[in-house]
Amino acid sequence: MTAPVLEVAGLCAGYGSLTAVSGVSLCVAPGEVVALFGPNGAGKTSTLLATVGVLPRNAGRVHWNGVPAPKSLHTFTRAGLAFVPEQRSTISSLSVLDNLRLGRGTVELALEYFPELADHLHRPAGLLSGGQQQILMLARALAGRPRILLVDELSMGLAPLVVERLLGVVRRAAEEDGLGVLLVEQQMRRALSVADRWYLLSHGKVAAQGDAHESGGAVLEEAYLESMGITQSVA
Ligand SMILES: Nc1ncnc2c1ncn2[C@@H]1O[C@H](COP(=O)(O)OP(=O)(O)OP(=O)(O)O)[C@@H](O)[C@H]1O
Repeated sequence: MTAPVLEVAGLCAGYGSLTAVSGVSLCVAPGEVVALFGPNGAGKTSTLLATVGVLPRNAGRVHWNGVPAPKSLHTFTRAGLAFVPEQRSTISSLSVLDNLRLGRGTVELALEYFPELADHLHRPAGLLSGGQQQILMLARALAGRPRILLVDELSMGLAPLVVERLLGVVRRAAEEDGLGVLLVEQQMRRALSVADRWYLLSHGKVAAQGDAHESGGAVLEEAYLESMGITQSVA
């Protein structure tokens, strides 16, 4: 197996006395799309935040290309990380063009990934629809040619076709540029269609993991229901 671009081992993090992430270990290889699933409150967002250095780690380690990852988001981003958080982080008063210019890559490359943004370059980002803003965020992230992309709930509130388009571009970037992707996603079937592997989080721990192409998602669905205390009746 190719050496991982991202390796998280025994990660623990939380908020005051609340433990949200409890010994999570996972890895992502170059060119691999890895999905992180789990019920609400399972610790998915907290795992991403602690991995990128936004949420302090109480224990565990994060390695990047075989060496300890930078501890702050800013330095990690300069080293080759792109993080697209759950909340849309466009600067709404700036134009789409200026939002793209704030990124680490060129506007031209951003438009190669998402040509549809060309029609909106001079509009304030705040006037874009939710889907268009997600496209802008992803375009800006990918244009920086990151080595690893962490994305939190890309599909939140978006039309199915937009979600497919976004996930399709992420898959292409993994295949063509060797980008490693860790994707938090509630839409399991859509995410499985572009993922190579998955992890299931439950109560801050990895409850199961598997190959995205195996068993059409049945193993994941069963583990997911089990993590919520629901057992499927056998017909
Ligand atoms: N800022 C915060 N302060 C205190 N507790 C928090 C904070 N953010 C999250 N938590 C708690 O940490 C736990 C994990 O939350 P987290 O957002 O990581 O879960 P999640 O799997 O991403 O959930 P969802 O799918 O609903 O977004 C939950 O119990 C949540 O209530």
